[in-house]
Amino acid sequence: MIGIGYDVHQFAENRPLILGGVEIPHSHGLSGHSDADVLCHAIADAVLGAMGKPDIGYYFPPGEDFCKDICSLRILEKCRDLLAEENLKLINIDSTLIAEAPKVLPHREAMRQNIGTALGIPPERVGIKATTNETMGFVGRKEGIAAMAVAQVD
Ligand SMILES: Nc1ccn([C@@H]2O[C@H](COP(=O)(O)O)[C@@H](O)[C@H]2O)c(=O)n1
Ligand SMILES: C[C@@]1(CO)OP(=O)(O)OP(=O)(O)OC[C@H]1O
Repeated sequence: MIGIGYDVHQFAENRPLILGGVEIPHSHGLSGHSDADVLCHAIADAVLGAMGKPDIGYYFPPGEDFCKDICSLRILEKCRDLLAEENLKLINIDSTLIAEAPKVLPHREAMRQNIGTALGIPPERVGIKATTNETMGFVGRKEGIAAMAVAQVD
């Protein structure tokens, strides 16, 4: 079974930029009720989708106190628990970050490590790619970052 996930968060001042559980030095972070880790959110929805489960907001409702500033790696750990409950195996995930800035590829290995550990799969099975939006649209105007992901579950 496969699943797809997509998420977007807006840039904000005075917020850390957390992607794949890695704090990346940048002038702006992302706004959100959680730590706004757009990559982990897209991956969580892909894994949940592959399991035929409801989306991230079902398990981590926006606005709930327990979700305030939550580290989104905890969300991936919840996905790992759900996989175990259903006796399902996560084969791999692949993802793309769409961001005009900053460059994220220098942080790829650290992100793969964090995400793999949280999901219980080797980092080699965590695909992370990045692209700019060639200055077009909200990403191109540096208003935010988008992420998309797919997951395969057996
Ligand atoms: N936020 C980003 C965007 C891109 N990269 C890397 O740069 C390459 C070229 O991106 P283009 O959008 O100009 O094609 C891309 O393949 C990534 O390796 C990045 O690290 N961070
Ligand atoms: C995890 C949650 C919890 O509020 O994070 P948010 O920062 O609100 O991010 P979003 O991707 O808009 O929705 C997912 C939410 O469930």
